Amino acid sequence: MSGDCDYARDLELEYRPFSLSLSSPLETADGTIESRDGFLVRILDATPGDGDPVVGYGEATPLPGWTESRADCEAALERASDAIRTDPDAALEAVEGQVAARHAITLALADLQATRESTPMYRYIGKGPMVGRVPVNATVGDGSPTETASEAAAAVGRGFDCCKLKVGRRDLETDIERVRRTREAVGPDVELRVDANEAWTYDEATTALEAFSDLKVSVLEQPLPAGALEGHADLRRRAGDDGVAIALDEGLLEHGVDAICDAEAADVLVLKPMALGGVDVARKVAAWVGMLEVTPIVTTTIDAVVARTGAVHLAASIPDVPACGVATAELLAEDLGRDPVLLEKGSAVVPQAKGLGVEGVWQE
Ligand SMILES: O=C(O)CCC(=O)C1=CC=C[C@@H](O)[C@@H]1C(=O)O
Ligand SMILES: [Mg+2]
Repeated sequence: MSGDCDYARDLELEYRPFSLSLSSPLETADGTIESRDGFLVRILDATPGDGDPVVGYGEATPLPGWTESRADCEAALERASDAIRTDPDAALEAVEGQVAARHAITLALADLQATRESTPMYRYIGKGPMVGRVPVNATVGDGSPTETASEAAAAVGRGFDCCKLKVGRRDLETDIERVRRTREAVGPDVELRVDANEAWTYDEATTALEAFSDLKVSVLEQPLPAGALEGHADLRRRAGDDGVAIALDEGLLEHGVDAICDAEAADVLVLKPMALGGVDVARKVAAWVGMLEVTPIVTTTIDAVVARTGAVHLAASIPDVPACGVATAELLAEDLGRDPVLLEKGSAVVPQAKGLGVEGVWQE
């Protein structure tokens, strides 16, 4: 992202740690997420003769299994804070391979530059038209069939018309029962998606696929382990053109776009900017897979307000993006500052202020 900008400037990078609890732990087949521990980053541009300093915000929120460790992330940010004094490209080199740290730095640089250009971030990264809203899904963790159905119904009551249910933590019959009870509770018009986080064998996944097809599930995300490219391709063929769409999430990180498209292993790819190394990387992947007729969906890694808002801007830069998993603020008990993204009738209202539109997160 730095290549787009004139950065022969006087830049300073600072970072500080944060820890935010979830309002209740998010139970997935892959483990339980109880809190989000990361780093808030700011880059100040105080080039002499340029008026008031301009600031850009970034966030590095590592997630075990998805990104580098917290310690590696911190070490990378420290290297970047030294390197940026010489040149922003040197700062990017300093975080190479550390996806959460790279996410933070590229986001802060993009926020800075979009702010300088008085452009909302999504128009700065996508160069596209004005977008008012992006559709979003509610995220429903593991729970009993009754809990799952009532949580999904409550989300629909708050305006969501798409719910993604976490599965794969219980036995398959119970998961199918959870989806069946949820379908009964929310009615036929609400979109239901299911995310198994790699939990199933091929036989379990085919049984699930049949049941979910009857229950009008739209998307089955990562049913098999990430390595199982051929298995996912077989599931896609079984589901057929009008059946349940197969989405890869962990599989994208393991294989990359080309291998997935060559194997015809996915209808949908889940883009997590934090795990991919930045909004800029995710935006390139979205443009690329869109041309290959694979649908991109943006989700967060249950991030704080800075990264989450970046994900909303990314979604807004993707034409006709389907519902995205960026409505994850409600999973947090606390945040770094005011949320500039309002949720209204199943959509996120995209901030139209310059840059990210995030303010008040760096209290002195
Ligand atoms: O996509 C969503 O609705 C929210 C994000 C989400 O589900 C996830 C975030 C972080 C880790 C994972 O457990 C999970 C996912 O696999 O998509
Ligand atoms: Mg997933």
